[in-house]
Amino acid sequence: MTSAVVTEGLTKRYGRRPALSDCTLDIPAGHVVGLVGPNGAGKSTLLQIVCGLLRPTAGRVTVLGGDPVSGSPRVGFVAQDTPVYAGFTVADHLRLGAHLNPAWDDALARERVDRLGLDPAQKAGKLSGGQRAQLALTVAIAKRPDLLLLDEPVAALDPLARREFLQGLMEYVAESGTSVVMSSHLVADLERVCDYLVVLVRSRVRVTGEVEELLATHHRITGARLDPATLGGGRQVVHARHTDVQSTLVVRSSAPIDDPAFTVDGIDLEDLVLAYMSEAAEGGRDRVLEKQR
Ligand SMILES: Nc1ncnc2c1ncn2[C@@H]1O[C@H](COP(=O)(O)OP(=O)(O)OP(=O)(O)O)[C@@H](O)[C@H]1O
Repeated sequence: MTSAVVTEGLTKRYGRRPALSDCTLDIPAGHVVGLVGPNGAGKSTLLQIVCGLLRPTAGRVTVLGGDPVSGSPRVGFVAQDTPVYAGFTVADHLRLGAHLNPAWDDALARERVDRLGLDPAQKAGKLSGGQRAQLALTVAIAKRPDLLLLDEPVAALDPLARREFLQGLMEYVAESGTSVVMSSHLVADLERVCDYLVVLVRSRVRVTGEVEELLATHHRITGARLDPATLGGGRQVVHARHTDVQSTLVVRSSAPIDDPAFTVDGIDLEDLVLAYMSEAAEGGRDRVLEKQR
């Protein structure tokens, strides 16, 4: 299977402070990838390196089989602050997109603008935050990119607009086969659309893989209080919580856990992500993941 993004020992430092540390990933093409982690984990840094806006301090990165290229027509990028040209109208943005991108799909762009109810004559600086995000996404997908990078694309959207945005994204991906890497704190949203997950915590990759496989191999086990180090059996303890008499562990194990000493339950994506992030959250320095339900 071809890869959309491959990194090897990718590292980015600002002075002595690491933003990404020794990040090794192989993200297969054709997936919708959720990039999750606490504030400051390195998600934007990774996306900016992949789209060629930032150069790494060390390590290697390959994007669609080559070096990252800033402004590549093959890569659509919507940055966290959904930059638009405030003095340009919506129609100007489409004209600019058409001018800069050889594979520009003008019919797709116009149809989206129409469906979203954006006035082509409206200056982008007068749009709401959510409308700006929709315009930025429209420009990114009308490029017909092979890889779409979205940095918290739904953060500014109301719940209905968020749902419509994700629905539109899924329809576009199903029709185009574009690979997508999307960062978000809203894991319930990611659960609806992503089939591949990357969790970054404090500049490092904590876990990565296909969502289905991750959910099948992570379990919550509850039983009499125990020392997680004694669990054994090839089971990796991701997170442990104890009362005086009881332990609740999130463990990774490819073999089924068939032990009468424990109650074993499956976990959802949000619980899985929180288990990997909990060390950071318990440190009290990071915003606790927003729970949407
Ligand atoms: N231009 C910069 N100069 C110095 N430090 C930076 C710069 N950009 C990012 N950092 C630092 O790099 C680390 C990673 O930041 P990054 O923006 O990649 O995190 P993030 O996971 O996207 O966070 P968030 O969820 O808050 O958007 C943070 O510690 C941040 O302070």
